[in-house]
Amino acid sequence: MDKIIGFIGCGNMAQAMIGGIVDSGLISSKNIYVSNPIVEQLDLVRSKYGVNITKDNREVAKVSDVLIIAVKPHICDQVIKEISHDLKDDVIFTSIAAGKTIKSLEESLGARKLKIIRTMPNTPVQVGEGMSVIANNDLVNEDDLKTIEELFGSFGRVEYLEEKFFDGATAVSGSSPACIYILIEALADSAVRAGIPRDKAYTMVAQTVKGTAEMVLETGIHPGELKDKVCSPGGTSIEAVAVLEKEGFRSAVISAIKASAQKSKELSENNN
Ligand SMILES: NC(=O)C1=CN([C@@H]2O[C@H](COP(=O)(O)OP(=O)(O)OC[C@H]3O[C@@H](n4cnc5c(N)ncnc54)[C@H](OP(=O)(O)O)[C@@H]3O)[C@@H](O)[C@H]2O)C=CC1
Ligand SMILES: O=C(O)[C@@H]1CCC=N1
Repeated sequence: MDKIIGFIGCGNMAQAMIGGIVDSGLISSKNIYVSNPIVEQLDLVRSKYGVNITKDNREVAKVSDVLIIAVKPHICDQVIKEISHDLKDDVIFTSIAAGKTIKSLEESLGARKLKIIRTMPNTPVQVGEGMSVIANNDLVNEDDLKTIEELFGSFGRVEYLEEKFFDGATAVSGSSPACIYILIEALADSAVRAGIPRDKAYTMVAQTVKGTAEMVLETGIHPGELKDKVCSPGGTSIEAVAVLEKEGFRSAVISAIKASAQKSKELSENNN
């Protein structure tokens, strides 16, 4: 792709996205620009991926065809005001900030009427297996959507979703990797308890989680039916299922995601 991609903020999520984009080969690292106040993070992405770095957000804003705001939600407004006059007229202005609505981004941009993409990716973008949900304002055209789809598609799957669903999407695909890692840790601890060496435990568990997810994506079979196929009558799996149901596993997951979506809603109310 022959576009300049800029990142404002070089934290966990920007680093994951830069890694995903560069590894995919879609964009040359010399076409990626990143700004951040702390130079250590910048040095890290330059040495790892060969991207252009600067402490000056405005420098990134001036050159970017797609500008990605990757700072914490409460900092967005001040950063947008700082760079708004430097942005190109036809920039695709993209935010990954949780809870930051398109309307509030438009307000922060003031007189600048720009194409806006609101997206919620997740950290697995770093290994090309991300999930990004996307919404846009009316100024975004078909070609822009193709650009965004290609960019975000370079490191995982892309789904367009009406913006009213973003609190749920933020919880389900943005935040839920944290829950899956806890599940992986718990399964690995159980393997260690059963005497399996820890390094082998992580491999066994992670591959099992990956394969299980692939089964859902590739077969399209309902997860309940796939679960039934694992549980031999009177066998080992149904014993595990019975304990999870008794301990309220489903209910705990549903409550966790509800709390996460609620927090996204609160961020919207406080930062917009
Ligand atoms: N982590 C995740 O899984 C996901 C995060 N997001 C969203 O991505 C955004 C970033 O999150 P995350 O990467 O986790 O957070 P981080 O804190 O890791 O990254 C934010 C980065 O922004 C930098 N920063 C702070 N102030 C400025 C400024 N004025 N100008 C430029 N850069 C600045 C920070 O530097 P310093 O450390 O020096 O303050 C830091 O490097 C958030 O809005 C979050 O909602 C979205 C999807 C998933
Ligand atoms: O925890 C957070 O707020 C960010 C947004 C989604 C994932 N991480």
